[in-house]
Amino acid sequence: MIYVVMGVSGCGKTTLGAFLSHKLGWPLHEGDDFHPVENVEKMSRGEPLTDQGRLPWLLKLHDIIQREMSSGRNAIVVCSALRRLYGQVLLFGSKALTSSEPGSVATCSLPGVWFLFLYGTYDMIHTRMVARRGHFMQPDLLRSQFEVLEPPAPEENAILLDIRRSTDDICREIQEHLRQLS
Ligand SMILES: Nc1ncnc2c1ncn2[C@@H]1O[C@H](COP(=O)(O)OP(=O)(O)O)[C@@H](O)[C@H]1O
Ligand SMILES: O=C(O)[C@H](O)[C@@H](O)[C@H](O)[C@H](O)COP(=O)(O)O
Repeated sequence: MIYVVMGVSGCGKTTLGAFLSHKLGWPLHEGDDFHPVENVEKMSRGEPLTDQGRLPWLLKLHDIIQREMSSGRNAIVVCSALRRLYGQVLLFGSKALTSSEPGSVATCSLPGVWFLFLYGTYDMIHTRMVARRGHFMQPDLLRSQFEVLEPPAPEENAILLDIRRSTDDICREIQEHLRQLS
């Protein structure tokens, strides 16, 4: 089983990913650690990434998911996966790019991979980003993150999680999800 923790910058992906990894004893792959240096520099300057800039990063994370799945391991992957297409690249790699018509992304899910979508309002997330220290991501970029975001629907193997709840509470819901699957 792979859980992909997703949502806009500042929604709590890293926090929940680390917490879940500790609770479940599953390895954590933090998306921020796999950005090419140019991407980090760009975001630090307050410039949003483009599809082109995100693609190599998403393909790296796809390789990790593939590797974990083929070795039969459980894992947690943290990745904003803002657009439907990005989620498809995480699941299917470059095949997702050739199989979709521009502007219309057919979504397919992959058994064993679940998206944990953290959602909340712009104001709540912006406040948390401003309070967060030592992170390269500029709070001003949050507007563009919301513009790009395509929230997943539950039928896309997504669990929708309200970030007004505590991390502990959100984690309990995921553990309940795991229990129901087994
Ligand atoms: N459930 C929560 N309740 C309150 N604050 C939270 C919660 N989850 C995360 N935070 C705080 O919000 C900020 C952004 O969280 P972070 O995990 O860095 O988000 P992301 O990885 O999505 O950018 C951090 O300062 C973190 O401590
Ligand atoms: O534009 C994107 O696709 C995302 O912003 C992605 O690049 C990631 O979310 C950043 O690394 C910011 O880091 P946080 O999400 O941890 O704030």
